[in-house]
Amino acid sequence: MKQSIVKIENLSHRYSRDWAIRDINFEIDQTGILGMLGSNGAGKSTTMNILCGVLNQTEGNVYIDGIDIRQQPEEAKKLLGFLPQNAPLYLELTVNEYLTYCAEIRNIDKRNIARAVAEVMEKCGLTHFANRLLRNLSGGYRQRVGIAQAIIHKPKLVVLDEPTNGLDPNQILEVRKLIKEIAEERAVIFSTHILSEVQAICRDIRMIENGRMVFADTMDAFNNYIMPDTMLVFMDNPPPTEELAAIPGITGVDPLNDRSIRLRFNTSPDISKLIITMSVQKGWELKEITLEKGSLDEVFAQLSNKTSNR
Ligand SMILES: Nc1ncnc2c1ncn2[C@@H]1O[C@H](COP(=O)(O)OP(=O)(O)OP(=O)(O)O)[C@@H](O)[C@H]1O
Repeated sequence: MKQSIVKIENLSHRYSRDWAIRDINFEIDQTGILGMLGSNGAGKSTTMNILCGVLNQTEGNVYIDGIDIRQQPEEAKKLLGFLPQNAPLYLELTVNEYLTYCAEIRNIDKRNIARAVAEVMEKCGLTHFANRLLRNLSGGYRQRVGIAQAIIHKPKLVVLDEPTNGLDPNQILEVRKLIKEIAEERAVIFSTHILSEVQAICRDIRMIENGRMVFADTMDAFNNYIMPDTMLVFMDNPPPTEELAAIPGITGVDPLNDRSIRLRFNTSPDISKLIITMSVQKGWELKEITLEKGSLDEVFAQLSNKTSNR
């Protein structure tokens, strides 16, 4: 089996008195996108900054492709590219000048710099803007430049902290497409507090809350986890509660008022189709049916409880 590109063991950090992260463990495959999800202040940036060698951890170990980042920071950093939350762009430089500068500080051989810059501009769709000042680029293109600087030295691991923050919907789609392409040949860690971002492009998910890892699995497993298990129905002529409770798969019936009822179920959400059919057959006059997916806050709360109960 190939060695993991990232291995984090019992990672904990405190800035002063309180722990910002506590006992984080995970490993990452050599390619693909891992989503790091957590609400504001959960501990994502702390974890990323330690992972990228910007911050020294209080406890625990981080290995990049088997290299301990604390023991051999220079070697480990050669293998990774980082786009921090606020990318350090020099707005008075052109795209070409800025990426050339980034190539130099990444110690790319002088003879290869022009080619590396041309290649990365091509990959990130920046060639047309080579001579444009960064200050005159849109937010989406600035973000592309931020991503370009993170991959110019062809690292095995790219860490992107909230890369789609502040972009409009079209720009978000374009940046997502670029990230997917980048992840075909390397590992990408994508940090965000927006669940739908992770659902859109990540194969695996790690969820941090209050400094602790509360979920670590595939995106498919996560989607199953947050599958809805209640629906809200609105009927002009609802049947007696017992009749609804007798439907196979319905595990609870909570009338909210004369016409609104919350139904709990333990089968697939497709049970809503059965309710619609029955309503037509039996004249319940169903007007509205809504599956109630847990909000991210609820999912966090549920997962946190699960973890602390373990
Ligand atoms: N330099 C610092 N000094 C003291 N405490 C800090 C510092 N940076 C972060 N913290 C605290 O550590 C905890 C984790 O913060 P962190 O920035 O890692 O979270 P985050 O998940 O990245 O949130 P956000 O998305 O808002 O950046 C928070 O309680 C935060 O207040």
